[in-house]
Amino acid sequence: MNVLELDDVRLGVPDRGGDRAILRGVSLSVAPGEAIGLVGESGSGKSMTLRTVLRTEPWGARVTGRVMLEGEDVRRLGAADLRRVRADALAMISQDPRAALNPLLRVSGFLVEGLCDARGGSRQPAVRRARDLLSQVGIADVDRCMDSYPHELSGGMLQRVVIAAAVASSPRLLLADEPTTALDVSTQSEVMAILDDQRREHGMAMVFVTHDLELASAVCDRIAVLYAGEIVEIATPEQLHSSPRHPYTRLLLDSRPSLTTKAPMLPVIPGRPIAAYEVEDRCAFSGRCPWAAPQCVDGEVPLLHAAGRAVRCHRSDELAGELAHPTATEATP
Ligand SMILES: Nc1ncnc2c1ncn2[C@@H]1O[C@H](COP(=O)(O)OP(=O)(O)OP(=O)(O)O)[C@@H](O)[C@H]1O
Repeated sequence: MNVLELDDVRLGVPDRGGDRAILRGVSLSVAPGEAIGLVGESGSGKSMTLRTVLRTEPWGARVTGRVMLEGEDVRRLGAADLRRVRADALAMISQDPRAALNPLLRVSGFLVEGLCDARGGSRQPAVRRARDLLSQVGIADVDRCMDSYPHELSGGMLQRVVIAAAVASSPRLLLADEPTTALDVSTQSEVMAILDDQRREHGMAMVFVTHDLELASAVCDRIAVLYAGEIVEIATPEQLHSSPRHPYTRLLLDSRPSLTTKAPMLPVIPGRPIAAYEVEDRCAFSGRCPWAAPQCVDGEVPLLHAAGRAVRCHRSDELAGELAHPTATEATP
């Protein structure tokens, strides 16, 4: 059984008497222990997808579709069951570790309180377990860390504490929303390595939100590309890099700066990203797509999701067959 299955998840927020679309039918499955990367431009709906799993979407949002976590539809759970699922099956790591910790509690208080809440039992074993978790995430001076308040620790140390707290209850699914974005580059790679290590050691599945396609390729088994509130392509990193199916993915890959060749100008995808609510009857990417044709109607975009219930961009075969594809400048509509 999959740990997580999203089936045609749509989310709209109230706007002037109607609904403003944010997610337009997201379908995704995550197998036990599998890591899925969720990439896409700002505003494409990556975080909102995670929020439908946690049930922390904005107040008044209307969500349809199914969000199955270990066979239970989290959208239908009552308060007590939702608390149980959040404590037991799920963990979340966000961009800003400071937001996850109580500034008035020392690290020991934060971890021990969480462990006692989740597992019950007395304080002493929880303290031992907290110390153990901190050394597992590479904290050298465990005593000092346990005694510190959040403001006394660096962002990298704090993110390690958050990872320790996240794995403490051995959840089956980790939702990681840009967990290293707020850190400097060398700390980023240390924290990412620890997260990846811990995930593998505890056999957790992960949905990893990032803007960084290379990072997603390094740590994920599959990558889902989101555009305007919809997954346009899901593939393994190898497939994605060697034969991207969706024009957006292809242009995204073409836009990466090269470390070895100096380009006079960085390639860009022409036009601007559109929001989910702006999508009309045409394919959401057609306004920016150099291969767009009149028949690119909405609903015919490629969806290669695990369930196999898929259509794919009818342009993709032609795309794959093209010897030379337009550069970003040639592509300007
Ligand atoms: N509380 C809210 N109420 C209404 N709309 C919201 C709210 N939070 C986010 N949105 C809108 O939902 C859309 C998707 O937001 P989301 O945060 O999921 O994007 P994202 O892909 O995670 O972007 P980023 O990479 O910048 O974090 C955006 O258009 C955003 O403006």
